[in-house]
Amino acid sequence: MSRGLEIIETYLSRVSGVRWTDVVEIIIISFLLYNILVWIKNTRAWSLLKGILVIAVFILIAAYFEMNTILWIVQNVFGVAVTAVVVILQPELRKAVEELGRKNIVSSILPFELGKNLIEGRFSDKTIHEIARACVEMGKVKTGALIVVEQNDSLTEYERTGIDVDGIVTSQLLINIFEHNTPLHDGAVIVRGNRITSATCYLPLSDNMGLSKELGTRHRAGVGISEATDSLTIIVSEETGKISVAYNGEIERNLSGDALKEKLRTIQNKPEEESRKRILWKGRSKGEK
Ligand SMILES: Nc1ncnc2c1ncn2[C@@H]1O[C@H](COP(=O)(O)OP(=O)(O)OP(=O)(O)O)[C@@H](O)[C@H]1O
Repeated sequence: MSRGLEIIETYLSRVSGVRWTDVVEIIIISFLLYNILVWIKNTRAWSLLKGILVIAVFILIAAYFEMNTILWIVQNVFGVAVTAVVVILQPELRKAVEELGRKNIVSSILPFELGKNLIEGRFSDKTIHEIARACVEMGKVKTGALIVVEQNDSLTEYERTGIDVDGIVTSQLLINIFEHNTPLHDGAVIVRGNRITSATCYLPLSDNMGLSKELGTRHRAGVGISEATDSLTIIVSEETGKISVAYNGEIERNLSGDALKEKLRTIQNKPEEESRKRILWKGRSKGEK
């Protein structure tokens, strides 16, 4: 191993004087920078960053035209401004640090955990079963429901409009949330993986003129979020009890429980039987060691 590193280092230093630790450093910094940018994009920091860029352009113009009073003010305000940014973003920063603490980075790197995730796909069969069961039950008694299932596009900005739930998806929990005249029944529930992350979320309404006039705001909100993101949304009508699914800006109406399960399976991203076996085998042989 060390011989290999020596060879790489000699080669790199011969080429440009770069050590292998410099390469590792670049990789670490790129990783951190990427994660910070993703965090900025998913939080209020994004609008703040755009605001800061506008101010920066204004300061550059002031510097170019030597507007000394403005530059003097900027110089004196800079320290306060940094503190103000930290104060403004305090909830987001706190959440980010808490998430870092909650995430088991080591276990996500371990092949066993990776295998578990791949076997289950984006969410488990149990989650599919629970969602379908809840929707069928709610349909029978005409309880309106709006459930958004996250895929690759983050739903964090919509989550923020609701109330944190963070509970495992079960039909009982879903039915309870959408029960009439309860504090969480209004708005949408967001599902990430096997967990309900939040309830009472506000979704963007679709302005698609082609949607049937008999569809109200619940259905329009379901279609709206499917236009804005790659999520799949399930809508149970309070009027008719019928189940609909919105995906890719289109709505499919009057689905049975089985048809709904099939729709959810298409976004589950479960590996083929062959790779399943390979993962299971890998996990077992690791355990046997
Ligand atoms: N933008 C939105 N984001 C999330 N939920 C919404 C939004 N707009 C409406 N809703 C939900 O839809 C409910 C109103 O549904 P409305 O009767 O207007 O729709 P609908 O499509 O006719 O559905 P239903 O067939 O159930 O009556 C609200 O009480 C609220 O829970």
